Amino acid sequence: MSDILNKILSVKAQEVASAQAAKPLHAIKAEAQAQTAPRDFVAAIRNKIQAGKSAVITEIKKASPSKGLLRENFNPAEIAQSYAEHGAACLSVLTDEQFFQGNTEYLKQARAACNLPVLRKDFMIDPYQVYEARAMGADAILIIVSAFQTPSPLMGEGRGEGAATFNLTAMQELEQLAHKLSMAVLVEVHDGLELDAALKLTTPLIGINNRNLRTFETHLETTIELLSRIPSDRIVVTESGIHKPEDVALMRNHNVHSFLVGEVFMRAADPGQELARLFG
Ligand SMILES: O=P(O)(O)OC[C@@H](O)[C@@H](O)c1c[nH]c2ccccc12
Repeated sequence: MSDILNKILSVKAQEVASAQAAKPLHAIKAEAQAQTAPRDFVAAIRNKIQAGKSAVITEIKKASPSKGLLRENFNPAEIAQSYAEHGAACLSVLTDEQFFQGNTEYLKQARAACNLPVLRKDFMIDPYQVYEARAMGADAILIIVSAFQTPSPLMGEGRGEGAATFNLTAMQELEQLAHKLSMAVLVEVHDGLELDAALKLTTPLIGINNRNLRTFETHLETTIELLSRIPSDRIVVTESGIHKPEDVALMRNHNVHSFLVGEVFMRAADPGQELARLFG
């Protein structure tokens, strides 16, 4: 139970409880419904791909549990503008405070500074957070399948083939609510069992995280290995560990044209210029 993801999830459950105590569900619902219509996250990705380009979801992330502080001079509005100028398809903004030094305000600032659709990057476990996402202006949410693993009574901590099951009903509830609020859903997987569960959702956006959220080890082969199992009507988004033009070429040679990239951009003096350099 001591892996990083489990730690994050237990803190998250407490955060949701206290957020809901401070602002009840009916109040956050009203805020979500008062927002103007979301920007079309899926269309932004499709348009880039149809134009023969890479569709890059550029991330705004101040720190991470594995790497610590990534960027000293952290100005979300400036970063968002720079990404938009240099051809990003969408933004991803971390809102988790405890582990990623994210903030709701960062998402609002970034979104106000450009016209790109914005993903709320957080650990979604409860419908309350979906309303919260829309209330802060988000256009898309992330559903991380491994966060919905139900512990098998037959297994210890590890996970062998066939051992894991996932709370599909809970994932579907979040997806349906996001869609009801006109937001897109990026569903994230790291292995074949998670992929089987993800494919039971209806969203076209399948993220393959090259990083294991339990150990934080990152291997680009994770994407390549799962590709053949994904039907052609879904859009594969390769996530994490993309650092070099060769990494981009590897993915594009395997017909993967959508990317979620954070760290290399955060470490660059000008994140947008780094985007142009990496994908140019
Ligand atoms: O910084 P990187 O290695 O380019 O990765 C970006 C993104 O994929 C990563 O931040 C991420 C992917 N899935 C997540 C889930 C939670 C938090 C973070 C993530």
